[in-house]
Amino acid sequence: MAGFIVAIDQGTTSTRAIVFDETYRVRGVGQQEFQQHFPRSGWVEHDPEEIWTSTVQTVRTALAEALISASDVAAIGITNQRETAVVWDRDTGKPIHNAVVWQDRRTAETCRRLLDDGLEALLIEKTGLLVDPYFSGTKVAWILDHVEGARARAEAGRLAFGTIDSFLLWRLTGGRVHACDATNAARTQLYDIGTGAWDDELCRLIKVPMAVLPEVRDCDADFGTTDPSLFGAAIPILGVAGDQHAAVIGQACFRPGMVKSTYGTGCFALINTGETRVASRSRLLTTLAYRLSGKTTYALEGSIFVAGAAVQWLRDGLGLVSRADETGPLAAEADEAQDVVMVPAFTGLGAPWWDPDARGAIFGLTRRTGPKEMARAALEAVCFQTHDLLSAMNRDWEGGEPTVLRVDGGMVASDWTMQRLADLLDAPVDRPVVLETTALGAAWLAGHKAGVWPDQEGFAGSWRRESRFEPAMPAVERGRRLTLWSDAVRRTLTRN
Ligand SMILES: Nc1ncnc2c1ncn2[C@@H]1O[C@H](COP(=O)(O)OP(=O)(O)O)[C@@H](O)[C@H]1O
Ligand SMILES: O=P(O)(O)OC[C@H](O)CO
Repeated sequence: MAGFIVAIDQGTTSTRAIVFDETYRVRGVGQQEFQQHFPRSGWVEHDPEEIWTSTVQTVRTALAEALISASDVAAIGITNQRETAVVWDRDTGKPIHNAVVWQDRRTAETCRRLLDDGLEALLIEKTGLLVDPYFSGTKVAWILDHVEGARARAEAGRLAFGTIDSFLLWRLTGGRVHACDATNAARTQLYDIGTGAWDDELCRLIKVPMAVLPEVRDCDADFGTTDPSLFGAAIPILGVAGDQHAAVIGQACFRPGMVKSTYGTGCFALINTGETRVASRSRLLTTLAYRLSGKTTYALEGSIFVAGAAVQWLRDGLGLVSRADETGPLAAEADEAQDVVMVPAFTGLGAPWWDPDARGAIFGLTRRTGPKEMARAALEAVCFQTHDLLSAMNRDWEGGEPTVLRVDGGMVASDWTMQRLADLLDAPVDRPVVLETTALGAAWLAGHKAGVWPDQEGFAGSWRRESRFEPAMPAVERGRRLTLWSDAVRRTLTRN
């Protein structure tokens, strides 16, 4: 029976493949972490071959765990870490450089030049994005300028660029499809979110030849079929969305004003603004929520570069814990009298500060500070940053204050963090039953297109809450902590 849907969730730290049945139940999971490369301060790279191998292996594992074969799968949906740029040779399919990851700051100087040339307003107007190394365009230009002969080969049409969705589509279809979806295109700074097309002026300014660009399709388009040699049968690929957009779908945030926040390596909060393209006054990004059957739904987004990455640093960098889930219980035992505040600007600060040169700082250390206070500071930093994002969103969005935040991603497994989040936001936080929301969103795109899953309304009706965290912190304490945080950020910024 071909009623199963496979979601491929290619994240920053791991690749997951999940088999869902017709009732959205998870029947099989494959997951593999892969290596993070930090060649210099502020640089982050991935090996695209490792991403590819982990994708094939996790799909095979998920199928085996679900006790099904490829011919039982109605469709695949792909979701991915966004902005990360890969350039490959169209003839060999081989990448010409490691993937330059979204967190990578190597193009900060290029961005400064774009700002000095007075191009910020034009770039915001067309793309909805601010000028920052976060986005793919300047990363692609960097690769073309630093790999010998690459620019000439790109101009001659011999190289292809893609965000991770695009690279996986190319490989999965055996080099037959060079495409991406509109949400991924919207994160390159080369794509006009008003016209819904690549923009030649942007490509000229950022120095990316249009010959390298993929074709842009709807999130629920036909993206071809997998090469039968990979999984034993050809499987249609019927859905693609950047991971944060897939999470908007998976959280069923289909109505304007609904907000979700995803806590993985970074944290990304998106509010659905419907057909209205809201221009931010608070340095948030205007982006697509999704594009379904030719119809664009917009969103405002706040992006934080370090969320779970701070937990990973406690584990792998400092060795304070051996597992991520030890941080919450540790934080719960921290000395309340110590005001230790961490600004985890390991790779600069994102929204609403946009300071690529800032680096992390810890304030309030004393001789009594230990692992407990450090764990609390790392987890609390994520909550403080979400507070800043949602405050900015409330200023920008005139459709009324969102009352509840829907959360997902690896970090929301931590009850302590979710309670502290509700406390600092002074608003309830809802954690859904299905925590694999991103994968579920990609699966819905594919499942609906394949005719196996219901429409938006039917799907939204199946969203279930697992827990609600209600705010409980006294207002005075909340205010005091928020002041400590804003003071710490002010002292960390390089652009005061
Ligand atoms: N119980 C936990 N408490 C705190 N952080 C956690 C917990 N479980 C996972 N994490 C963090 O969540 C992140 C993984 O989330 P995930 O959504 O898989 O991220 P990504 O898609 O970016 O790879 C890691 O950075 C990890 O440190
Ligand atoms: O891999 P995640 O879940 O941290 O998400 C990465 C984002 O898409 C980057 O913009």
